[in-house]
Amino acid sequence: MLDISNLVKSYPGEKARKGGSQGAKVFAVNNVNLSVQQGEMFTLLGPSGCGKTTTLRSIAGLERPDSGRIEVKGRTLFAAGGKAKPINLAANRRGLGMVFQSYAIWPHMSVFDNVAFPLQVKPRSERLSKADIEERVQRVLEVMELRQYAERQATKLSGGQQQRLALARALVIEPELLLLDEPLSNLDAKLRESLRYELKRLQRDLGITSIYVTHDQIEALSLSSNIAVMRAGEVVQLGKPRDIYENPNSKFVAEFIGSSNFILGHVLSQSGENYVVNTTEGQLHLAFGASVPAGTEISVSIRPEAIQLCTERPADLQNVLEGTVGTRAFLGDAVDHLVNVGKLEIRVRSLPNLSLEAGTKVFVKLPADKLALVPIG
Ligand SMILES: Nc1ncnc2c1ncn2[C@@H]1O[C@H](COP(=O)(O)OP(=O)(O)OP(=O)(O)O)[C@@H](O)[C@H]1O
Repeated sequence: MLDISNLVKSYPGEKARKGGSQGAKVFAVNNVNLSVQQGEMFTLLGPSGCGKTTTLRSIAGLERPDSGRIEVKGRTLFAAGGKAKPINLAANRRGLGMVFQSYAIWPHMSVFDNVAFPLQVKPRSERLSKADIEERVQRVLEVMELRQYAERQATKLSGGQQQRLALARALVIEPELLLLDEPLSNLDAKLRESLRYELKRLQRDLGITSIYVTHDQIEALSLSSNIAVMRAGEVVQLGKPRDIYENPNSKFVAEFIGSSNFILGHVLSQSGENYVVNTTEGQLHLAFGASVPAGTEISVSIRPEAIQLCTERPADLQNVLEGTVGTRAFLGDAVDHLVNVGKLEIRVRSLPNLSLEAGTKVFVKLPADKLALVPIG
């Protein structure tokens, strides 16, 4: 549905911006390739400054990329040119809906007028009749559960309602693609969670294709059909939320999405998907999809909630490490224990019915199918 190829967007370096000679350019987006299918909720996830917003603004037509190509349903929105004539469709001709972090609703207008406005300013040839506009606006207000507020001034809505209004205004033009830039980040935690579910429901019911920008991993994991993790202008991993969570391809991804334990070692042997890794704390057996040759220095990673914590020595001692509880933290729906194993500190997340005092001798079991191999560094 959306195809982005070799997208590059740079900004002049600091010196050049201050009027000096050209400093090193900042590559906000550095050769990004993405393909989004019809009906997907596709998320760009990454830390501040990784280029998510610049990618989204390039799709929207609010930034002019240096090079690359952007197509929606085979329609070229941007093409840098080369031998052919460059194409750069104006933002208002791209037929895209956009919702930003700041709701950007029109304060002096009623809820109804806010939603009707994008239809009223369409070019004359595409404009709907007054009755059709009325009908379309009411339908969108209904979906966003705002119908009862239609005549109210937009600023007299709560934060969550204002954000729903911003969504209604983006949806009313029935966009081919909906671009969402951190639309929930201004809301408090509770509202954010409820709107997250609402967005998911809406996206599924209406079958809208959306690109969602966020630095919030929970939002990304819970909402997305696919996630592109970005770092320094590049996509470093792309996949389904569960795949990325369970098989991060780098320490950066493992640490950015949730927390992980890392144990240094080198690959002792490999037989198909079965590995034996010699680590600082003894041998670990694991199953891993990608091929890593024997001898490679590597980190074994495991999520805190994938580890089993036992006070009795398990019968099967494969992948069992012995340690002592250092610290515990009650998190409401879970308890974290930091367990000292040799020189390592291993974080284990358990259900709240397991709560062990500091100093307790424990065994940590690392299930072979929950261990992943990630490059060092
Ligand atoms: N107009 C600009 N002029 C110069 N540099 C810019 C400009 N806009 C963005 N950048 C730089 O490009 C890089 C990517 O910025 P971008 O806003 O795309 O990141 P982001 O991942 O969306 O971050 P955030 O989550 O903080 O919004 C950053 O280093 C940023 O400082």
